This record gives sequence, C-alpha cells and structure tokens, in this order.
Amino acid sequence: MTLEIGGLTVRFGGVTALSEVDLTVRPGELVGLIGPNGAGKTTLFDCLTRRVEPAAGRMRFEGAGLEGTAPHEVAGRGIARTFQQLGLFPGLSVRENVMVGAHRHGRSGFGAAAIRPGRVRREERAIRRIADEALDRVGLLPLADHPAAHLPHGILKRVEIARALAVRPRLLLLDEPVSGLGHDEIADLARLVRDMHFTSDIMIIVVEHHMEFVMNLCERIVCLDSGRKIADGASGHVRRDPRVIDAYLGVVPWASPAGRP
Ligand SMILES: Nc1ncnc2c1ncn2[C@@H]1O[C@H](COP(=O)(O)OP(=O)(O)OP(=O)(O)O)[C@@H](O)[C@H]1O
Repeated sequence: MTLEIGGLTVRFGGVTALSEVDLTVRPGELVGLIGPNGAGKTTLFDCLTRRVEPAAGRMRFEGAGLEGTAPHEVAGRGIARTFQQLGLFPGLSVRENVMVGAHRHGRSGFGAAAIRPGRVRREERAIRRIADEALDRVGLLPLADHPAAHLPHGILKRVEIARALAVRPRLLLLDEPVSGLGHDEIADLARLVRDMHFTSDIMIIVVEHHMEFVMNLCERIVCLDSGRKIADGASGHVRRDPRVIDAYLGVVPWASPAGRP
C-alpha cells in the first residue's frame, strides 16, 4: 500500500516544473523533500492533491491511480496537506477550522453542516469529536473555541496540521511547516511530527527549507532541482552529495529560523 509516482512531468507554458520524477513512499516513511526555490516541490504536492494536471506520468496511491480523482475527492482517498500560506478561516473558531478537515467523514458535507439543519446535527457531533481528537493531538484542545483570528503564527501552523489530521490521512503532505517559526516552536513541531510518525503507519512528506529541521527529522531525503530528482536516500548521504551541495545546500542557511535561502 504505497505511493508510487513514475515519470511525473508538469509544464506551465514554457516552464517544466517537474521532469520525469519517480518516487515511491511506503507506509510509515517520513520523507523530506528539499530543493531550491522553483525546484518543483509544491508542484509535486499540487499534483498529488489534484490541483495541477501532469503532462505525463503516473501517480498510484494504495494500488489505485490518482488521475481520476477530483480535487474534492482527495481527502476521501486519505490524502491531506498543509499550505505554505496558511489557508485558515479567521472568522471561524479553531475547532470550526479543523472541522473543515473532518467533514469528509460526514455525508452531508461541510456546507450543510455549517448552516446546521436539524438532519445533520448528529453528524456534526461526530465531526466535532474527530476535530477535537486532532486538536488534542497537536496540543490545542484548550483553544478550540478561540477565534482563529489574531492567534500567533506558530499556533496557526498547528491548527493547520490539526485540520489535515482531521482527514485521518494515510498520506500527509506538509508544505514548509516551520517557516516563520522561532527556535522553540520549531523544536516543538519536530517533536509533534516525530510523534505522528512513530505512533502511526502514516506516510509523511515534508517540504522544508529549514535544513536543520528537515535533516534531523527525516531519515530519507529527496532533492529536486529544476524539476528533476537529483538525489534520494538517507539524509546522511544526501547532505554530502556534491550535486545537492552544488544545487542547494551550498546556499541554504542551515540554522536560519526562517529557513529560506
Ligand atoms: N501555476 C503556475 N503557473 C506557472 N508557473 C508555475 C505555476 N506554479 C509553479 N510554477 C513554476 O513552476 C516551477 C516550480 O515551482 P514550485 O512552486 O513547484 O517550486 P518550489 O520548489 O515549491 O519552490 P519554493 O521553494 O519557492 O516554494 C517554478 O518555475 C514556478 O515559477
């Protein structure tokens, strides 16, 4: 029950964002995806979540192709992601934001649940329970009723992860989870992701420019450069790979809190 990507190619007009990328991820793997700006990391996530249509290649998840999956069906396939730019609703409470992720477990959909017709109340209670479990997992249950607006960035990053966890994903895609976080928050987030990794069989792919975070967290690192995969292996090997140093590690500030080159 793996994620198998073969020959994945994406073009935006004259730009080849991904070029014949092969990648296999197995249950329980925690993979770091690195590479310079514009390397194609987010595009890879966009393909898996069906926001971008590849020009060529295959994507199979748990034995079935992803090509026929509509963007709104991705969560139903057990795939969840977080975004570089937080995609939370500031007018909703922390819990309501996380319930958006959990709505795939209901039949009526979040739209119906949001306007609370009587027939969806029971379902909404179940969705609320799943959301609270996810909030508990990231240590934010005490803030469940707090409006998302004006919460610190580090908390909002966790709310986004809780929203992804509420999908109860088997493949979790984290896009720059520590960007903009301080030193202690980064250490907390590393603990959280490590805990998710050790306590479940979930596949996790982490895109991150913060090298200290990603190299310490992930045993396996994949490096993209100009849309091509240039390295895939143990973090100790990849960090010494001359092609990776040349393309990326030579310019990236390893301990920068913001983590961007
Ligand atoms: N919707 C789009 N339309 C046109 N070009 C795009 C689009 N999305 C991405 N690109 C281009 O595709 C290439 C890969 O971009 P992508 O965002 O996947 O890189 P990335 O590795 O995630 O970079 P970063 O680290 O800066 O987030 C870049 O050249 C980018 O400009």
